[in-house]
Amino acid sequence: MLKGEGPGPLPPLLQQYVELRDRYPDYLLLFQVGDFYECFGEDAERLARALGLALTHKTSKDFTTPMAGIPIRAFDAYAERLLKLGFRLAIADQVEPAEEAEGLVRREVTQLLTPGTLVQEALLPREANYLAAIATGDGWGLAFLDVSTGEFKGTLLKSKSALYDELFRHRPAEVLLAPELRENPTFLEEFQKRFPVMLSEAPFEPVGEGPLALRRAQGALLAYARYTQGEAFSPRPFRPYDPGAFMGLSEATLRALEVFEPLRGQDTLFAVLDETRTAPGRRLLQAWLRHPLLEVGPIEARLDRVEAFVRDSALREGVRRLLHRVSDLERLATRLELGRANPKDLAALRRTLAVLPELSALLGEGFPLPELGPLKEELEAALVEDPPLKVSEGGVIREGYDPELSALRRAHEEGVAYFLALEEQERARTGIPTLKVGYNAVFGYYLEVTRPYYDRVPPEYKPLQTLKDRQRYALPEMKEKERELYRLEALARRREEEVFQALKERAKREGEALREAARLLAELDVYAALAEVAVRYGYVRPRFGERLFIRGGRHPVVERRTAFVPNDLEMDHGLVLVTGPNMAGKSTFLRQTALIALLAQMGSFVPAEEAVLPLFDRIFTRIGAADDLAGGRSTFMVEMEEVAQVLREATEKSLVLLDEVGRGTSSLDGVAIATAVAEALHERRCYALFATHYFELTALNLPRLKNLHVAAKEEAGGLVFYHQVLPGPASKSYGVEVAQMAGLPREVVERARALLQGLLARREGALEGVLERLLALDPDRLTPLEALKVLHELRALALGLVRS
Ligand SMILES: Nc1ncnc2c1ncn2[C@@H]1O[C@H](COP(=O)(O)OP(=O)(O)OP(=O)(O)O)[C@@H](O)[C@H]1O
Repeated sequence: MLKGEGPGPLPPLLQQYVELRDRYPDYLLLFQVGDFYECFGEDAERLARALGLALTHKTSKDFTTPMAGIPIRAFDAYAERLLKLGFRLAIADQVEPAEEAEGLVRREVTQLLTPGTLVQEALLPREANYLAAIATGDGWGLAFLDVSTGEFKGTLLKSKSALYDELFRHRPAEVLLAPELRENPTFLEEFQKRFPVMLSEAPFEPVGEGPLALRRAQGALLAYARYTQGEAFSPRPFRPYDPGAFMGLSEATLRALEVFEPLRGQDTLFAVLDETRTAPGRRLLQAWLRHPLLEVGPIEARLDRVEAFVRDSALREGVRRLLHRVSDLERLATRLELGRANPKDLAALRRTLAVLPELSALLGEGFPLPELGPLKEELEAALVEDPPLKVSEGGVIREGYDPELSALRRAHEEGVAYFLALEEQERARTGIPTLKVGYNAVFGYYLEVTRPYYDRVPPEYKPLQTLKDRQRYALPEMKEKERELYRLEALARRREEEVFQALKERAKREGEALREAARLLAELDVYAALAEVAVRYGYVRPRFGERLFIRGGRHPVVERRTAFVPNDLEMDHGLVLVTGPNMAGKSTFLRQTALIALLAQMGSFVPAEEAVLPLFDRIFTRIGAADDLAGGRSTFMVEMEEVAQVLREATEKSLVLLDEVGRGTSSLDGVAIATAVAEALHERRCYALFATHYFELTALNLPRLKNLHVAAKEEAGGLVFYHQVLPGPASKSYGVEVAQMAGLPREVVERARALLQGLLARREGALEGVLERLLALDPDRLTPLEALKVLHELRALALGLVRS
């Protein structure tokens, strides 16, 4: 049914619309009518509301319905907005020229667009664009497909938290949930809070090999991709991967370290590193950041490449300049495989292939790129300099490339020449000096005579049209010539399409080599970018060893916006306690250590004067108040869950950052928890950095514990921060001073200072009481009963001490 009014049946155009629309119930059907994509009825109202468009009405003799549309030339911009707003789009195009149609123009759905299955360059983000599928069974099966590049991979995860971490690393644009998850309201609610992405449906029929949950996820991705891209769609071979083969980075860690997303609108690590010049390079850099390596061999191999570019500035600059001219071969290869490449794509391919030999010449034998010379030459011979977007516009194939096309074009030109000559010829023959040959869409070619010469019109002129002061005529042979011209035009267009099709096939045959070239170009781009960053900001090549040693380490992001004080850190398996006033730079120090480790293991130089690092299997972080208000857990609850995970899963090779654990509860519970956690971490023999305000911790007597503090000094004007990390614990917490600097009212600061002094005095008094009582004892003379009594007494004193 279509919303509308009127007694009559639906007019044929609307019937065709409803038929197509009903085939895609989850999609918004955009229906081509000439230069517009239109919606009718309820969908017109939705479209108008979503985009703020004017709603009009389509009215025929006895039926009227709401109508709204978008101009086709502005399609990309509108489509992007609609996809962001959560629409899936079905595009129904006119599939025959209106002139050739008998009756209603034929229309078909030529494209289905959803956020996770895009291949249209204009609509895609420059990042990888993943569609994900999740199924359960013998674990959590998680598979990813990037339709735009054909990348297809997946893994089986043991826990839901591992699933969330892996999803967060990839940030899919659209997710397919298996029925058992989709129909579980608790899961669904939790999932949508964490990942507010489009959820779509697909059959979860298992395909491929491996665990059932993973096969089902794979099957769903394939089914959905084939539904949206056509049955011919086939991705790259499925690649099972093991997240355990890479450094573990949880969602909390990626967030806390601001790798991809800033916490408070500042820059990210990725933004600092992204000196890539191509989209595939950018995607690869992201993939490396998401998946730092665990083995020294491959890491050193990457570092060697980066170093070569660091050492040779001319090479680096030359390569980066050439990369500017390279287009996104990876996505281009996919569009070729899907048969969706347009003339501009092939021109971009030609330009990119022309760069390859230049790059090879620069790089020498160390970095062999595929040749692809013959394809380049073919494209150069076949394509005009700047082809239009669509073959149907004509003028894509270079003159002289295809003899048949040339012959058709020649014949067409002759036909046109006949009409050009006709004017002269007929003027001479009839003696009408103002006679003209004209053309319009209704009558085609005509001869036009103005009123003063009507009497000279010869009898064989067939009248077509009478205007105020002129008449239009045709000669019988003109109609024949005209039909011939149309025929030649259609033939030439068809031939041009055939030639273009063959050219695409030719390019498609090189698919594998193109993908190989794409992969190498992306790597080259990343190496050159990392080298550029290293040179620009003064990074060094890291080395790997058991003991951690960083001299002059810096925070790569913070140093971009402030004059930064470099700091050293030396540690082994064990616990480093970092104390110091608020704002001194404890968090920054912790984070920079993790960022340096992450950079090193992805194969990058690091912001330091010297760095020797263990190979970490995982970075755990418990930093800052990452309140989970949406998830309904309190700050303290989130904190404790994260700490629990660290204690469960940290190994001797893990780097653990804990920032002020225990803060979210009463100070007594807080100290107790922090102490117990510190002891347990120490026991794990991981590499743990623990920033805290609890001085009690600095007195812990543990063999592998080391105290550091961030220096600050009280001066007349207030507290001065040096941001310098020094050995030993801090002497004082300066909480009240920082509060004062933050602008707390003077009377409140004074009151706090007085209270603090009182508390300290009481604490000292109580301590003295305990000591006195203890020293006065002679344990050898106490009866068991007396001893018990003294114990109770001491405990009461001690309780007073902790509570003060
Ligand atoms: N090494 C450094 N050189 C220069 N500025 C720094 C340095 N370290 C930190 N800062 C600056 O000092 C400010 C406070 O740093 P940070 O948040 O690390 O302090 P903190 O000790 O963890 O504070 P709190 O205990 O309140 O969380 C930051 O804004 C940062 O820009």
